[in-house]
Amino acid sequence: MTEAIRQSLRDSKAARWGALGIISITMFAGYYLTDVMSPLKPMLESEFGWSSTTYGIFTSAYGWFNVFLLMLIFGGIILDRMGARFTGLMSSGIMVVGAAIKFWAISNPTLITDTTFGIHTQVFYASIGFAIFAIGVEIAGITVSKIIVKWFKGYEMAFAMGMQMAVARLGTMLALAAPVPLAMYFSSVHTVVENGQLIEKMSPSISAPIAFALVLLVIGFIAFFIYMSMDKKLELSETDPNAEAVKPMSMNELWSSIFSDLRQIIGNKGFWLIAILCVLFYSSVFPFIKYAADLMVNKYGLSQSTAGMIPSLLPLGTLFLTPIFGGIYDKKGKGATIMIIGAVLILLVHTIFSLPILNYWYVAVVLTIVLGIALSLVPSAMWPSVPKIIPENQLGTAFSLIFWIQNWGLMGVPLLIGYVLDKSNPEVVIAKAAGTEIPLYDYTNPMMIFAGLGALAIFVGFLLKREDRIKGYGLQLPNIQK
Ligand SMILES: N[C@@H](Cc1c[nH]cn1)C(=O)NCC(=O)O
Repeated sequence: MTEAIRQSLRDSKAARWGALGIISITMFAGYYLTDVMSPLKPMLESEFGWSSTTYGIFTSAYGWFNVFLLMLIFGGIILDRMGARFTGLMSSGIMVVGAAIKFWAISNPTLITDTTFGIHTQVFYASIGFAIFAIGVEIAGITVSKIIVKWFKGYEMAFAMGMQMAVARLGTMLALAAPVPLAMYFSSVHTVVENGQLIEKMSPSISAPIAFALVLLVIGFIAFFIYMSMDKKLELSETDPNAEAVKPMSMNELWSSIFSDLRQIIGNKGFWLIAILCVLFYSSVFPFIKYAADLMVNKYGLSQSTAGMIPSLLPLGTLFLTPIFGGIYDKKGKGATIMIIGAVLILLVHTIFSLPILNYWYVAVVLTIVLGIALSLVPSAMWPSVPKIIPENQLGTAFSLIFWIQNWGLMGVPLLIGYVLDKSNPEVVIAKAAGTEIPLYDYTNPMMIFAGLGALAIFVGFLLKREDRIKGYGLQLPNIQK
């Protein structure tokens, strides 16, 4: 069979989009669990007595194992050596285990009164579960990116990445809109003592939205099994029957190839600029999502039950826009410019959020929609740009290093915001301790931190554009090869 007439399974549009559809289910479930606690922040405070700092600790757990135990980097190395089938199955299994631990902690009221390592035992175990889950969802993220490159290189790659992200963002949207109604629907009546009297109180079921996440994650795990058979078929269709079998590596060769990959990647300036832009940009969006519902209650006067609705508009816009911007990048190029425009929008939105004026819900709606545009622009150009800077056989490692750097921000920024929120609002902390009526949080300082991250992202975006001009990565060029 000659090179010219050999057909790969990826040449079939139905096959590559079918594969994408299946792996998107896994990511949808993962993104739902990632943000499911955001709209529940006020409930966690009123039902379990969490503070903003406690919530910040729990949220920062996302990065604990990925950052300190280097789990993400190991994930990338495993992906480049063991392949997408093994790594995808492993990561979706880890997601299920982490979510199960988190569910157990949140649904176990006996944990509320104790402390472990100086923190609330419930928070401790919920955080451990979330940290384990985060290993899975992050490694699944890089696996899916590499799978898309494998199926779509030379085709509509940015559009495909945008479509996968759109489905994942549906998970984020559901996570912002559904938890409070779900928790209220599964409310139950408890007898509690208040002011020396026994009273019956309706308590929302905070664990119900997490149970739902667990079901979704098990479905995602099963979906990955289905993908595995497609991946096998793809490889078979691309295997040259006349090619010699690849000799397995010795342990020494394996380690030296890992270190040589790492050396080449971290010696690449373009890699660093993308990674820094990534941590700055995502730290001003994902940690913001964790506080967005609470911001709506405290700044815009929304009720707890409706507060998640406005933030859920953020991923809604991205569903359509990420594939559209990805399509523009595929056909017209301008990847670096697209990322800079996204960073400018971040700065604009967070600056307006930080102003102690314009506290009208419709202003929050407009700002959230603009933030959604930014969250469409940057990822649609950022992820398809990585294969232009890094060769395919090092992509798993490169994506994992970028996500590892990003995870420092996803871990540190929510913790910082929770701390700054408590420090800037001592009257709230005092009222909670005294059991008196809790005043509203002032979100000015946290929002200025998010705006500052946006400003830095613009600067790094320009540096990346300059580096692209010097090195000729082709970030401003179209992805589709005519
Ligand atoms: N590393 C992930 C982080 C994340 C947060 N929520 C779910 N995943 C990431 O950056 N993914 C790319 C994206 O744009 O969602």
